[in-house]
Amino acid sequence: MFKVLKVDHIGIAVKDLEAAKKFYTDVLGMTAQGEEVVEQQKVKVCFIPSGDSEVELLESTSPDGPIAKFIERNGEGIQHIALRVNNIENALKELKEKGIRLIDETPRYGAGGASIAFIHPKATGGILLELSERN
Ligand SMILES: C[C@H](C(=O)O)C(=O)SCCNC(=O)CCNC(=O)[C@H](O)C(C)(C)COP(=O)(O)OP(=O)(O)OC[C@H]1O[C@@H](n2cnc3c(N)ncnc32)[C@H](O)[C@@H]1OP(=O)(O)O
Ligand SMILES: [Co+2]
Repeated sequence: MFKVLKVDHIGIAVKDLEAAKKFYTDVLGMTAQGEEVVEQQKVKVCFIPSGDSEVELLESTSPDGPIAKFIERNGEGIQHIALRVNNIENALKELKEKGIRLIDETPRYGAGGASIAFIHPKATGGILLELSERN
């Protein structure tokens, strides 16, 4: 069994992380946390907490990364929504048994040491959904 606990973060694809961050900090008065490069995802991320959830700004570190491709195709904007789950292994096992189209059948490294996995947008009604388990 698994349980979706909350919206963990909203992933926003940006061309320039520093510039985008300024809107949330200088204009909205939010506090940005440190940046982290997640090699496997070819991305540099910055989390900006907002209550129980976070904004995640994502800048591509490579022209062939998923964020670069998304921006090329759609421009900057919301690229994914992450749901916090209590047990990502069980979640993936159950979704697979239900025939849900998964991008990741096993969890991968996520920012801040989370275990993450993506569900294909075709299976969710058009949203790239990230499942995230944080210890
Ligand atoms: C590390 C950090 C963390 O939180 O820890 C992260 O979040 S990393 C976040 C960055 N990493 C990721 O996003 C990894 C998972 N993403 C992926 O594997 C890929 O981006 C993908 C499979 C969703 C799409 O790959 P792609 O662009 O090559 O595929 P296509 O361009 O052919 O798109 C296939 C179909 O999905 C749609 N599509 C593509 N991307 C998205 C999206 N972000 N949201 C909703 N729909 C989408 C396209 O419009 C197309 O629909 P149609 O056929 O109707 O035109
Ligand atoms: Co994310």
